[in-house]
Amino acid sequence: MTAQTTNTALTLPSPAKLNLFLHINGRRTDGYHELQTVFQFVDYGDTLSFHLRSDGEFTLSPSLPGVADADNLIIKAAKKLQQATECTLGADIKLEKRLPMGGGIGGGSSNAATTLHGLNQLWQLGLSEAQLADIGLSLGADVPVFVRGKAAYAEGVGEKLRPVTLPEPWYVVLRPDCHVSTAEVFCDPALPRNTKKLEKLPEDLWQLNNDCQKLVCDKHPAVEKALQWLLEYAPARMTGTGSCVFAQFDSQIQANACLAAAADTYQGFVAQGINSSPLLKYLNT
Ligand SMILES: C[C@@](CO)(OP(=O)(O)O)[C@H](O)COP(=O)(O)OP(=O)(O)OC[C@H]1O[C@@H](n2ccc(N)nc2=O)[C@H](O)[C@@H]1O
Ligand SMILES: Nc1ncnc2c1ncn2[C@@H]1O[C@H](COP(=O)(O)OP(=O)(O)O)[C@@H](O)[C@H]1O
Repeated sequence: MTAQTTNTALTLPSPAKLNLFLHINGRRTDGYHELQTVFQFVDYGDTLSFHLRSDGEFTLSPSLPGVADADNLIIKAAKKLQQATECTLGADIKLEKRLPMGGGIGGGSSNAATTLHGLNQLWQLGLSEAQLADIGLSLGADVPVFVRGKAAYAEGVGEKLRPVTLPEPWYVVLRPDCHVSTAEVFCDPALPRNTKKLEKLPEDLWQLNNDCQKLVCDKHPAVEKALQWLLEYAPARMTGTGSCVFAQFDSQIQANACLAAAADTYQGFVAQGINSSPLLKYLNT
């Protein structure tokens, strides 16, 4: 991922995340779920470029298929920040989309976080990371971890974050040919919602589960099939509410060999797990 900065333009990375495990511990009265998860970033993602406008307007190019610009988390984040700070500036925003959408790898949330950081810098607002994370949370439960940019043990709805230092292995991430809606998974009566809260993270996160995985696999055979395919190679699991599944490898060579074998059947990518988001590297903080 490359990035560049001038006073009127800025290019920043927008990485994906994986949920190394995901426990659902209960449901709050507002319908949101209490969860425990570990987020790790991968060195693969989208790129966003921001060009300053003085008229307070926003453009996004290209638009995402099936997502009206007004519903795009990039534009929503830009408008939220503009309103919160009463800023009169705007931006032309370019998006290079590489991340599959709706796959549980957080592309939309990551785009929102990169937009908050990018415009904070371009407009010289001087908001703190904590202020940006607060604005981010109003856009989605996953946005704060991308704003903070540190691999984290998360609780609450995903916003109570404790940085963790994890091994940085290689992953193969496969995108089964189906769409899984996060809201639908959380509305399903069959979702297990009472996993006992962990007091302490175990050393080996593969001992833990993704509580959404069985439900999603039962409803979407394509997810089950991709998972079983990966399990022939390495420990594998679903990320978030799916549909993407990932397997862990010690080396890039092993991961590439697995992806090459998958290429006829699945779309996917190889990436390294990283504890610090590439976004942080390019910010003047
Ligand atoms: C559960 C995770 C794990 O990473 O799933 P993925 O989206 O990554 O698959 C995320 O926290 C999702 O975060 P995000 O995708 O930002 O969720 P939001 O837009 O805030 O919420 C989407 C819908 O999911 C449900 N939701 C989300 C988070 C949560 N802790 N409890 C919930 O019940 C709500 O019903 C909400 O309507
Ligand atoms: N910039 C964006 N990138 C991806 N999806 C977006 C974006 N803005 C809005 N969306 C909407 O959010 C949904 C979830 O997107 P995404 O964050 O990629 O998945 P997930 O939450 O499963 O990780 C998409 O299906 C799409 O309708």
